[in-house]
This record gives sequence, C-alpha cells and structure tokens, in this order.
Amino acid sequence: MLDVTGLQKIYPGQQGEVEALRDLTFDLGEGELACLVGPSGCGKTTLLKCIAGLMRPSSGSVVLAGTSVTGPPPDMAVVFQEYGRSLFPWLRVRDNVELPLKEKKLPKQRRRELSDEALDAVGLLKSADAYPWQLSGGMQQRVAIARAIAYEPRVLLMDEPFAAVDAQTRADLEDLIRALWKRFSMTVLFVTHDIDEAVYLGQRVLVMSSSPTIIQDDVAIDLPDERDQINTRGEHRFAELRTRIYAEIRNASQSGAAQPQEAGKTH
Ligand SMILES: Nc1ncnc2c1ncn2[C@@H]1O[C@H](COP(=O)(O)OP(=O)(O)OP(=O)(O)O)[C@@H](O)[C@H]1O
Repeated sequence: MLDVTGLQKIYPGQQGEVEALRDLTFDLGEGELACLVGPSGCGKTTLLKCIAGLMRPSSGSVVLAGTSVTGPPPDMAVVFQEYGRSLFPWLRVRDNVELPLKEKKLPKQRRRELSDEALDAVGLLKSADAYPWQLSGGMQQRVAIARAIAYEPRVLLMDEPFAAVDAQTRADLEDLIRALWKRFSMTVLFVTHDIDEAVYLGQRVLVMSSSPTIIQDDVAIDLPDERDQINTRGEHRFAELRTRIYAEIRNASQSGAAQPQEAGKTH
C-alpha cells in the first residue's frame, strides 16, 4: 500500500549540510495502523513531509498504491500537531471540514453528508456552526481529525497530533483514532515521541534511530485488538513492549545511528 524505499533527506545549511534521514525502508499494508517513534530531532516530521509529497527526498522513493509520490496524493490526509494553525479561525467548524471537499469539487449535498458523518464520528455535530476559537484545544483537534476523515483518505498521516492537549483529552483522542481507523478502514501512520502512546495505539511500532536516521526496529504489537486505557496499559505484555522500545530509543540517543534492520522485519 505504502512503500518507502531507501529514503534519504539532506538539508543544505550555512554550517554545512544536515543529513536528517539516511536510509529509511519500510512498507505499510492496506488498513494497517503503524506508529513511528524516535528520539527528538531524528527526522519524524521530515519523513512525514516526504511521504505526504510536501517535500522531495534527496534520494529514495515513496510509492502509494503503485504510484510514485511526487506531490500531495489525492487520497492522503495529514493531521498536524498545531491544530490552532491548521484551522481557519474565520470559518465555522463545518466550513473548515468542508474546505478540502470543495477543492475536490464535490457537490454541496455530498459535502454536507460527509461533513455530517465526520463531525458526528468525532462527537462534534452540535458544534458545526461554532468558530474554532470558541472550542477547547481537544475539540479543535477533533475538528482537524473530522476534516481529515471527511476527505475519505485511504491513508491518514498524523504528526504528533495530541502533543498539545491534556492527559485525559489525549486518552480520549487515542481511543477515537482507533475507533475511526476501524470504522473507516484507513491505513494510518501515526508519529509520536510518546512510547506508551505508540504501543497503545499501534499494531506495529517503527523505531527510528537518532540522526542520521534509519529504521532501527519494527516491532509487532501483539496486544489484544480491543484496547482499553486502564486494562491494556496494565498488561504485563504492554510493559514488556514499552521497556524494549524505551531501551532502544535511549541507546539510539546515546550511540547515534545503529545498523538497519531488515525491512519489514517483525518480532
Ligand atoms: N528546513 C530545514 N533546514 C535545515 N535543517 C532542518 C530543516 N528541518 C529540519 N531540519 C533538521 O533535520 C533534523 C530532523 O528534523 P525533524 O523536525 O524532521 O525531526 P523530528 O524528529 O520531527 O523532531 P522533534 O522530535 O523535535 O519534533 C533536525 O536535525 C533538524 O534540525
């Protein structure tokens, strides 16, 4: 579904070049929910921008459903961390959600159906006529998620989307993402620096090394599919998985890039 092969990104700089990504290779199957974690500054955002077609890699390729990504693909949506900057304050909630659908040139009635369904799915149908600034941070992020879902993407990319909300809201949004992923059968790539969040959400966690970056490990999350904030996080297996990933990230931060794992290898 999504194939990333040999991805490298070098930024030019006044004090020399920065090799943000060295050699990233992995693939996501249709309908998979994978999380990507790594130490601060390892290139998570850079990778997501390359996958979303917002930035050209220096070498390597991103292929979505057999087509090379050279610009924003039509069936991909992205949710960024900064919901405050991603919503237009002068547009009501519904108009924010429908804006990309207008760009898709969908007729008015279809736009309304999709925005109703998406706002209902995130529990905000009653706030459709409010302005973003009248809503809490968590509600604004739900609007951004509704906007992404209404677009009916095959692939949803999320870049640390819950970093700026409080712990309880974050837990609710995590459960919302898993519910939406099941309901809309999307392929989801979720970037986070929070290891517990990655283990709780994902079917798979890709661990990035420190910069210059490779995929250091690809961990299958063999927890039951039905997840629950209290019971799942209390499971012995949850603790084992988080400890393993935590140790890898700490080692990566201390020692720099490690040798790459075989692409797609799981444990
Ligand atoms: N436009 C740019 N020009 C030069 N260097 C850049 C640019 N954008 C990012 N970098 C560098 O590339 C590396 C990766 O940055 P990136 O923002 O992708 O990492 P990140 O993992 O998302 O960071 P964080 O965890 O702090 O959000 C960093 O060393 C950063 O300084």
